[in-house]
Amino acid sequence: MSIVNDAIPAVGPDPAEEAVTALLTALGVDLGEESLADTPRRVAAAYRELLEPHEFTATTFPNEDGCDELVLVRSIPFQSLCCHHLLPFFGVAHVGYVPGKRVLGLSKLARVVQASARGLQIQERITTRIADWLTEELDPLGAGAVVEAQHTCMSVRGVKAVGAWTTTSAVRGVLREDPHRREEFMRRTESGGGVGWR
Ligand SMILES: Nc1nc2c(ncn2[C@@H]2O[C@H](COP(=O)(O)OP(=O)(O)OP(=O)(O)O)[C@@H](O)[C@H]2O)c(=O)[nH]1
Ligand SMILES: [Zn+2]
Repeated sequence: MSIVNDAIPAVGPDPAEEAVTALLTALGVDLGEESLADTPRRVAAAYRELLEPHEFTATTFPNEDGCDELVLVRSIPFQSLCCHHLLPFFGVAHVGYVPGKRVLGLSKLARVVQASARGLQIQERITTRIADWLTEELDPLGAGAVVEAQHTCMSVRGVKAVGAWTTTSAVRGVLREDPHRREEFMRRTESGGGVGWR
């Protein structure tokens, strides 16, 4: 008679944890040290957290007051992982739109930044995703994002350009087509080359 209960899945070793052990061992790290005993579990958990999707619902309201000026949230912090080195990059996003028929709950401008930054990324894709999401969800007159980031793959290794900031932008609708609106958006999102924590 079998004593195995088929309804309860066997809990085996975590493949991600095993892979971290294999990677560190291949790199010559001695995991026998007491302080490293739990490191594979922590590393696997940290990457799971960074790769987990950020789900949210886009709460919108009718634009009852007929607002047709730029709505902008500045300095939204984000963290991401570069798809080339799996090293973090982080910074701030400035996100805005010119409402059409509906306005968006303000916190959702920060949530779309979090959602767009998750996964293995390049900065340009995060920026484009934010502008495209706003355009698709809201059908606004215009939408745009400016992202400023520091890439640790450029600072702690390789070229070691400590303190270098990368700025990317994506604009849609009137923020792209109307030179005055575009200029206003760029001016209001400008932070002077990465001193942008304001
Ligand atoms: N366009 C873009 N490039 C990125 C981003 N993050 C990292 N990179 C770059 O991706 C490139 C990968 O190039 P490779 O030459 O294959 O990598 P590597 O040999 O490690 O290059 P170095 O970093 O120059 O040592 C590097 O130039 C990185 O700086 C990003 O968000 N956008
Ligand atoms: Zn990188």
